[in-house]
Amino acid sequence: MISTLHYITQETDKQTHAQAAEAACRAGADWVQLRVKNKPYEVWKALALQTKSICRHYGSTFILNDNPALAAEVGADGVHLGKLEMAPAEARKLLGPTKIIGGTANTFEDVKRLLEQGVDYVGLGPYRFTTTKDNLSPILGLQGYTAILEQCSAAGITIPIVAIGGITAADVPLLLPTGIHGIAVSSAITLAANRAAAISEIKQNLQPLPQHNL
Ligand SMILES: Cc1ncc(COP(=O)(O)OP(=O)(O)O)c(N)n1
Ligand SMILES: Cc1nc(C(=O)O)sc1CCOP(=O)(O)O
Ligand SMILES: [Mg+2]
Repeated sequence: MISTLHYITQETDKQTHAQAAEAACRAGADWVQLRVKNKPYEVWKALALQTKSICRHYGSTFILNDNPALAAEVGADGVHLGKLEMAPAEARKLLGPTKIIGGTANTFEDVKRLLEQGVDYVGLGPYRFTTTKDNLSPILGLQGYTAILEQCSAAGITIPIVAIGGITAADVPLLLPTGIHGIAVSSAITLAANRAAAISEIKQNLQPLPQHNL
């Protein structure tokens, strides 16, 4: 089951990736993606092992960004792959059928390609400008999500799509009606004064709208 809220770790001057993961799990995150950049392999591996044990303690899913071989080595629940990383079909051979594989999309063509490659979910972004990631793809905005999700619906594509990029709780009521499965968030949780309140507000806004009998 793919969570509707993916927490993406972020290092700050106050906390490591693993500490950020622990704080997010304690605050209610049931899915953590460890997103480490520009660290030596041994540091990356140590953070992955720490984050895995934190996720196991809280019963959260542990996804490693970028590195399928390290995901296999540390026993992560899955891996998230962008266009610059190993192709998902290749990662599937390495990780086997039960591990979760996610892929990044910016267009409908990306979504179709990822589907053919056997991913379990798609991260579609960016929604808006964010400083969390360098070299952003073109910003999609609400119009972009609406158009791409409409194309998916017309093509019978039902793979879970999570929106990503500068997303806050206030964006969720606008994004949900486009047909997204959920959202992936880093700053709005990592930098929140109260992470539990931030996660609770996001989860509340992710509840499906009540059906009205007309
Ligand atoms: C859920 C989710 N969606 C998209 C991304 C971005 O992955 P990628 O394009 O490989 O960029 P980096 O995160 O590696 O900088 C993601 N990590 N998670
Ligand atoms: C990791 C990532 N990928 C993106 C994409 O568009 O593919 S945007 C992004 C950053 C998400 O962090 P924040 O919630 O702080 O903006
Ligand atoms: Mg990547």
